[in-house]
Parts: sequence; structure tokens; C-alpha cells
Amino acid sequence: MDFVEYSDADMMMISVARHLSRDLREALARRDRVLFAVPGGTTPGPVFDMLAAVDMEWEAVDIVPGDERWLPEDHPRSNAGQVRARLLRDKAAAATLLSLWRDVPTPEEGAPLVAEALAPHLPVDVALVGMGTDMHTASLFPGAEGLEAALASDAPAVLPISAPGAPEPRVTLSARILREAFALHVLITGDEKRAAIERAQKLSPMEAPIAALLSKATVHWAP
Ligand SMILES: O=C1O[C@H](COP(=O)(O)O)[C@@H](O)[C@H](O)[C@H]1O
Repeated sequence: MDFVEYSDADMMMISVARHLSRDLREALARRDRVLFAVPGGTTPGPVFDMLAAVDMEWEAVDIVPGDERWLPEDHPRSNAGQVRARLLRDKAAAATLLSLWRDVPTPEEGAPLVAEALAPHLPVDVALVGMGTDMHTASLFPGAEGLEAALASDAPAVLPISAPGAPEPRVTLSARILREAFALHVLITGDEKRAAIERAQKLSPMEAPIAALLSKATVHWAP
């Protein structure tokens, strides 16, 4: 993996927003429409804020959350809700959000519908992912029911997954889809996550799902 260390989180957020703008512009020069996968969680908000103000051809950008809780967009724990609030505004309001949620009772019923709708947009051009201290990325959680299927080299694009201890079921992009992105960035902060990503390099993706992406990724870390 490429590892980039920053002296503080503000510097990192600025730099990652610049990397993503450059990668998106390069993708826009290659394809008529580009697909940008983004994380949920507490870390990426400042990157979203900066990206939203960047002048580019946002009307040709489709944005997909890398994972989603099986909840409607207006729920406070919806990743799509956060993306709409923090990223799809200002200049980036012209982008299109591709939701991973459908109004059907379970992710098992919804994931194939979402995968079918996503298929014409693939591959992902630019992906930003986060990581938990348990080494999960997107909703690829160690010990999750559905993890093996989501790590398979022929996995569907979108799968249902149940994270151990998480309050609601989820869907996630498969490791294959994230790994196939032309540009893949991991955004993490803090000593615990640094230790976790160093450990992950020595573990299998079943033990440390982030390991499935590291050969392709640039990891951005700040204290
Ligand atoms: O559950 C999730 O967690 C990870 C990491 O979140 P963070 O709050 O530690 O930044 C996130 O990347 C993922 O998209 C999210 O659904």
C-alpha cells in the first residue's frame, strides 16, 4: 500500500479533497459519466465539504455510498443522507446520488435490485473508503454473516451483510468492486487506526477486510 502521513487532520482533508478532484477530473476526461464511491461514518465530512465547492463537471458524476444501513435516506444513520447533506450541495449539487437503499423490507430482497441498477454505471472510477478500528471497510466487517461472499473474486456488486453487534442490517459494495476502482483512497485518523492498518497488512481479508483493498490503495493518515 502507499501510505501518506500528514502532520494534522486539516492538512489531510485538504490534500485528500485535492487528490479526489484530480482523480475525478481525469476520469471525466476518459468517460462521459463517472462513478464516485464514498464512505459513511464520522471521518469524511470535511472532505465532502471541500469537494462540494470544487468547480468541475459535477452533472456527469454519479455518487454511490460504499455501504448503507437498511434505512431510508431521511434517517439520521443513513449514509446517503449524510452524502446529500455534506457533499451534494454548492457546485456538487449537480451530481446524481445513486442510493443503495430500496423500499423493500430486507437487504436480501433489495441488494439484487440495487446491483442491477448500478451495473450500467460500473466500474467505479474513484473510490474513497474509511476504516473502523476493527479493520472493517465499507460494511465488510470481520465476523459478519455474508463476509465470505462479499470478498469473493466473482462477488456481485452489492450484497446484504449483517455486522456483528450493529443495530440494523446493511448492504455493501463488494471488495471486488472497490478494488477495481481506477483510483482508491483510504481516509483514517488516529493512532488506533494506524495500528489497525499496520496489523491488517499481516492478516487475511476474512480477519481484516481492509486487507482486500490495500494492494491498490493509497492510505491517508493523520493523528
Ligand atoms: O460503519 C461505517 O464505518 C466506517 C468507518 O467509520 P468512521 O466513523 O470510523 O469514520 C465507514 O467507512 C463506513 O462507510 C461506515 O458505514
